[in-house]
Amino acid sequence: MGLQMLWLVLLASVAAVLIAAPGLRRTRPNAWWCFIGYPLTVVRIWASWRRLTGTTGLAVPRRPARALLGAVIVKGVALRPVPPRLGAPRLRQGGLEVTVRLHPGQVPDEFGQFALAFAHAWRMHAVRVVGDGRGFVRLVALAWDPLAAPHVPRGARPQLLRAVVGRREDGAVWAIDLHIAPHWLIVGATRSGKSTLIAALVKQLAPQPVALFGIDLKGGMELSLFEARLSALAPDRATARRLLLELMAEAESRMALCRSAGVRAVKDLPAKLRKVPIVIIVDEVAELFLMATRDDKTEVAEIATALLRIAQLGGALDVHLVIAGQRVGSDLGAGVTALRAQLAGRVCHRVTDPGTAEMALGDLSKEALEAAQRITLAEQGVAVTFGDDGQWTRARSIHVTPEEARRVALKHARLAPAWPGLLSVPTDADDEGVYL
Ligand SMILES: Nc1ncnc2c1ncn2[C@@H]1O[C@H](COP(=O)(O)OP(=O)(O)OP(=O)(O)O)[C@@H](O)[C@H]1O
Repeated sequence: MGLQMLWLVLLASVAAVLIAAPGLRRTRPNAWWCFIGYPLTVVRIWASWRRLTGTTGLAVPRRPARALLGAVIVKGVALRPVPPRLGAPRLRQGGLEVTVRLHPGQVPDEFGQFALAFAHAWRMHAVRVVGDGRGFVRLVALAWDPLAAPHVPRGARPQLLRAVVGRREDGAVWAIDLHIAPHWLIVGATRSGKSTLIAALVKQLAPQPVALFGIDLKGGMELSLFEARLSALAPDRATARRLLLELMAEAESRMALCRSAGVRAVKDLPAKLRKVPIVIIVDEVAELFLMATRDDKTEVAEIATALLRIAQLGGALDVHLVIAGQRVGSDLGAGVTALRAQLAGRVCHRVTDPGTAEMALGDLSKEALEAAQRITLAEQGVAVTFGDDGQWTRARSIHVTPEEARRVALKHARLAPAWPGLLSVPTDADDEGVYL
């Protein structure tokens, strides 16, 4: 009787879990994955491994395909080929990973071509093959599309000049790290998600001791959301020219300071001489380079020189550029191509003009360029970018609304260092916020 009761309770629990599972998956996907999805997938992986590696040819026969039988050579397909040894699947947020030991003669690429077969067999959204140790591959399986609704993980420790702006396709966070790539180029057609990405970037930089400058030649429409946190905002080309010349002078004075202190970078200066990092955000770069009259030509030349000089000097001097535009082609002039070469960080959203995608990714990876050209109209915020490992990946920024951007900027307005130049200076900057 006791045993029967136990069976009944067990069956009732299994039935309850099966009934509740779809609802739990919708409302609490992480909990569903931990308690239901992950154990089921582990069973599926173990149950399917032998067959899966057999049909894909990844299992290798222990015996050679020919053998000597008396005086006769016998050829054939060995029975029961041995699958590569599978480690224990480890739980990750929204997925799992498992290490596989390669048979002698196997390389990670052989597994890479069957990533889709693994994903189907295990009912996963995607499986990625990472060959990060000699003799092993790591299979990283994702339970759902991490780009569907990316968010910044709670409790992530903030680091100076590093902004977690979204998620990558492999489930890892997408970070714009100005220490690793000091300058960034962000391109994309209209409504592709550039401003949202900039908003995510500013949201992360706003609480940091960083001076933010905006150049927004759409009349300040986009960057004015953050005006409270900006040390200066240039809404037209004449003001942008003045600001860039001042910031170029600042970069040059930092260079002189480093030289006199005998160091190679601002970060190596003694604490009392150290300078606040500067991030200059340019929205719609094409407007800076357009020429209609002869006077424009001089202004454009000065702007192009200042941007290039800042880009060349800036990394070690903690003066960073984040340049965004819908159309960034070589037709804008030689200055743009020279500038592109200095912008190591690249982000390419959906583009309508092949020249712009080519400008952003063409010099780095043909596959990345093709992936960017496949981004559809519906995939707002999705972009192709490069990780710290130099590999390209698809990624999507978090969705920061204009109201949220304005709120964050106001909250951290006192951190905007006063800019002593010609441009608008936030009125409520107090001593605590002045770093320059
Ligand atoms: N990461 C995202 N997640 C969800 N929706 C997004 C995301 N990024 C952008 N969008 C949607 O796409 C719309 C357009 O985005 P955004 O204004 O950033 O594009 P844009 O490239 O800056 O356009 P424009 O060049 O015309 O200013 C936004 O209003 C938002 O609804």
